Amino acid sequence: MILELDCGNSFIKWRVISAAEGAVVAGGIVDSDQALVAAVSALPAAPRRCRLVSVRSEEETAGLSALLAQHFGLRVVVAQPAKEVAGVRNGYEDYQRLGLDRWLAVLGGFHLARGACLVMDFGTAAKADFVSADGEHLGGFICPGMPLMRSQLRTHTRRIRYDDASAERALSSLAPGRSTVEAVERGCVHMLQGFVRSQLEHAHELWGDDFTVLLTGGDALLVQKAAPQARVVPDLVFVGLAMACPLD
Ligand SMILES: Nc1ncnc2c1ncn2[C@@H]1O[C@H](COP(=O)(O)OP(=O)(O)OP(=O)(O)O)[C@@H](O)[C@H]1O
Ligand SMILES: CC(C)(CO)[C@@H](O)C(=O)NCCC(=O)O
Ligand SMILES: [K+]
Repeated sequence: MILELDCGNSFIKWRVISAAEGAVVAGGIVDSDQALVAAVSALPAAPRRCRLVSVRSEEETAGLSALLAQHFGLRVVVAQPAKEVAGVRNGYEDYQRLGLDRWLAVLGGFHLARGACLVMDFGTAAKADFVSADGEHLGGFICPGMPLMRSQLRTHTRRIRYDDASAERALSSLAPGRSTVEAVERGCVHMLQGFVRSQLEHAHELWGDDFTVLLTGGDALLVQKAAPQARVVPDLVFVGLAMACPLD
């Protein structure tokens, strides 16, 4: 059993796959290292190996690796920046600066698309990355995602306040809002969908109709309507993680 972790800015996505077939046998989302330890402790069998990707600080990532070693005796393989993996060339001027979640989503995306692709990831941040048919990563864009847009509005205004349950209800439609919660939640989704449409336009300018669109991240479904041709691949970062960190 292999434990795989995607340590994002807000959540840790985890899953356990069987070493032989790669079948997913367990998984979840937690909001702290301690919650991860609890989730892994509750598994019927302890994983033997672990690979992870993190966009957190070196200290936080080392702390998590140490915790996994201490509790489960796991030796953790941590995804590292690279100039080239599996036929994809990192497009950043300084390859080490490209977020590893983006890099792995790009690797996974190119692997699945087998050609030019636009990879978009909707988490705490919204990200778009472009890879040409010959594996050249052309770069990408980073914007605030749904959680950040929402919290900026809440933080910097006096009269925008609502709870999570009404936020969820507000997204049953995208019609003009008739309450604050509807106006904000739907407005932010329209921002994300607009982001998606402009990325699609850019991809069309580059490649005509000859490209694949991949969507991932916790909020991918909120923008799906803006990219009807897209493949939604919730585990795209894990696809790239396996490519970047093969375990013998
Ligand atoms: N089951 C879920 N658990 C947690 N968040 C979820 C879930 N389903 C959807 N979401 C939404 O997904 C978003 C977070 O996405 P994700 O987990 O991909 O972000 P992240 O990894 O923390 O951030 P980033 O990828 O930008 O570093 C939040 O807006 C959250 O509301
Ligand atoms: C953009 C985020 C925060 C999204 O998780 C992450 O990919 C990151 O920390 N990137 C480093 C900056 C960059 O990619 O240019
Ligand atoms: K992520």
